[in-house]
Amino acid sequence: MGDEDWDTEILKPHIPSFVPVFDKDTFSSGANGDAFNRATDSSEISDAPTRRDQFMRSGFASGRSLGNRDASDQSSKRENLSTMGGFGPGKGFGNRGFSSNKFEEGDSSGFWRESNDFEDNQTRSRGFARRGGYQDGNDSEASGSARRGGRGSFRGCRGGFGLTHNSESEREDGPQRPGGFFSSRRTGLVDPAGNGDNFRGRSVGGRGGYKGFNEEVVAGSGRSTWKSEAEGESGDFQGPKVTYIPPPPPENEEAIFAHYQTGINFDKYDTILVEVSGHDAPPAILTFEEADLCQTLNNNITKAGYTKLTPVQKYSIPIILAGRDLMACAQTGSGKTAAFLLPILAHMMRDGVTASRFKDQQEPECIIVAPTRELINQIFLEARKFSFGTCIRPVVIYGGTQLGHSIRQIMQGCNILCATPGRLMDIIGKEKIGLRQVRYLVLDEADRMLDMGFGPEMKKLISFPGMPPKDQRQTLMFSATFPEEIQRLAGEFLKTDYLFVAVGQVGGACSDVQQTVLQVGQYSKREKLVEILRNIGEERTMVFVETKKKADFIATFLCQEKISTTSIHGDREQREREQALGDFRCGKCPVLVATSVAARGLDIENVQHVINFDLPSTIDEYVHRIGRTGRCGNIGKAISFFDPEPDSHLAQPLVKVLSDAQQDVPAWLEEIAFSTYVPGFSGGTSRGNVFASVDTRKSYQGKSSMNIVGFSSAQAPNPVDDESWD
Ligand SMILES: Nc1ncnc2c1ncn2[C@@H]1O[C@H](COP(=O)(O)OP(=O)(O)OP(=O)(O)O)[C@@H](O)[C@H]1O
Repeated sequence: MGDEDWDTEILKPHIPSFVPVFDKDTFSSGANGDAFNRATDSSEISDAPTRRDQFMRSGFASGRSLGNRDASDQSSKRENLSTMGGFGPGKGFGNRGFSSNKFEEGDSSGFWRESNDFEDNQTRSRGFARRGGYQDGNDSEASGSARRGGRGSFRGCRGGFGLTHNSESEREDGPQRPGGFFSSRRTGLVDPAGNGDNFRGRSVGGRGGYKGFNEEVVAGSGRSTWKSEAEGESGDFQGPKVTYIPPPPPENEEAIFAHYQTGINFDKYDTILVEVSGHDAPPAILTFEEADLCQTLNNNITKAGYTKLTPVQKYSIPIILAGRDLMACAQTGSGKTAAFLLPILAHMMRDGVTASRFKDQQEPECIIVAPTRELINQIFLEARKFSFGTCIRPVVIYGGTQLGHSIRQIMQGCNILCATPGRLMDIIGKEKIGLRQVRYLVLDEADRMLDMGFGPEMKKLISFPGMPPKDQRQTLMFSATFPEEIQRLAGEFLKTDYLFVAVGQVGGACSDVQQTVLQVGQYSKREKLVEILRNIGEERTMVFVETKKKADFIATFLCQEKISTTSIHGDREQREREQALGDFRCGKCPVLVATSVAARGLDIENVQHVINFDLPSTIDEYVHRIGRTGRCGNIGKAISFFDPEPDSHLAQPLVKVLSDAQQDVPAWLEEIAFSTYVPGFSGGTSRGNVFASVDTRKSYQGKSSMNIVGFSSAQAPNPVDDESWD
């Protein structure tokens, strides 16, 4: 559900929405008579066979015959979770979270009812903001600075979410902030209640917000909302300065090389089909020894616990070592980070790259960009691990931290610069780094880095004075998803003879994740969530929601239900984000409620469950989210709440993702997919987010101009030159 809907749901005089919906249809898997009956509606019957034929031919059906299906039977198979429990009358969060004049006790569904018929957007924003944050009762009193900041973080369970902007869905870090511009700025208003607080938007610290277990809330987020971080932190924007300095990374060897075990399915990677397309691809390697890396790198690989290459590593390492540009697509958690770091480090070692602090301007040989702060930090830690004992110095810089700190880190010597786009452009603009020596440009989560959010920033980067043109640098792109239109955009960054490696189905979900889709109406979601979490117990679980305010709200709600929960989203200060992640990683808070800011790349040990409380708007995002579990051969489980109203556009791609990953497809989901079937659909959503099954160049180039080879990664043959595309 988009943020817009969420606001509407809460704030508009929309009485029917508040009628408790407790019949079985709303939250059972497959029992939704509505969805099923739609297809048997007389008007649908006439064209049903044709459409069904098309649907089946399109490959989206899971293999069962729609005609023979017994919906209730199918649903009961999938529905093994009790619908008992949860909370009844009087336990509605609304009563506690919104007890002042705007909200009243919810109905028996636990949802809240609106008491005012109308309120303009500003008032709405303020209404949330002034309630400020929830602080768990175990926490010490919020700091004075928090209160000074007007964020309203106070002790007790008044709860709720203090975000001041509305109609803004969660976006990730970086330059797409314009989405929050107006909503945030207008909140620089005085509290009508006369308490003297300034109701400030995210950009000036007016976040309010939930305070998780033992989390410290500090004043002055200083995160620029409406400009890029670069602008915000370079002085144009008169918000509070960002003072957060992240803790230094661990120094001791044991911590640097700490890793989790590969799972029982690690060896199954060998059976995955790999396609390499493009001319003259070097042969894959089967072992680390074949990569012929230097001794220090080999030692580090051993200390990291790597004994065997994953498929994406088998193919990418020789390609990068051969100096070729690469676009690589492989399932989540399958080792893409090492696939680019190891060969880059090998080249740098070969070239005798060493860091020097005696320079006015640092000139990194490698720049790695990723869409979120936590992800780039994780990549940095991997780079630090593999470069251990060498003279190569990786540095990480990202928004939400003190700019001076980033500059100091760089000035101590920088060979591999790991950066989020906003901070990178800021530092480049300040001439703290020069781009002349860049030999490797890596876009991790490349489809995200090239989409409308970050694409313009990336274009600026490659056209920045001093940046070597594409034929004088190596450009490497990695992701688990590569929509066709993004592949086309990527051409601008890559040499024309780049190679494309596809491990398994491009855009496919990791097959080690057991996926379950439950049909749950919006008013039943919280109850279902609590029920599932109680069954799960202490196992680490990520709960994804669609908006920042909902993340706060659900985290608060779960804390009230005595489920240790923390949250991460773009409106939390960086310090809080890192603490939340730390608490989740170490198991102190086994539940992390997150927006899509945590959907990509994060590699957290032992995440056994992902719950999509809200489904994302695109199927690619779904694939990334559920990929937080089931990593590196381990098994994971993903449960998604499918609410037919906002999610029907996802039915088709969801059926495809499920069936491609050999998962059960609920009958009701097939039915919805069938009833919303779009002829010619190739696996994406109606919003233009389309799976690519292969390298998209095949659509544009003649058979003879491109080579492709498909094989299982264990065989690893040399690419066959005259293999045709089709
Ligand atoms: N060859 C290997 N042997 C053992 N462990 C490995 C190997 N390669 C990677 N790993 C580990 O697997 C985990 C997942 O790797 P990584 O984060 O690089 O996956 P990814 O493909 O980038 O995932 P995502 O698509 O979610 O970003 C990491 O903990 C990493 O250290």
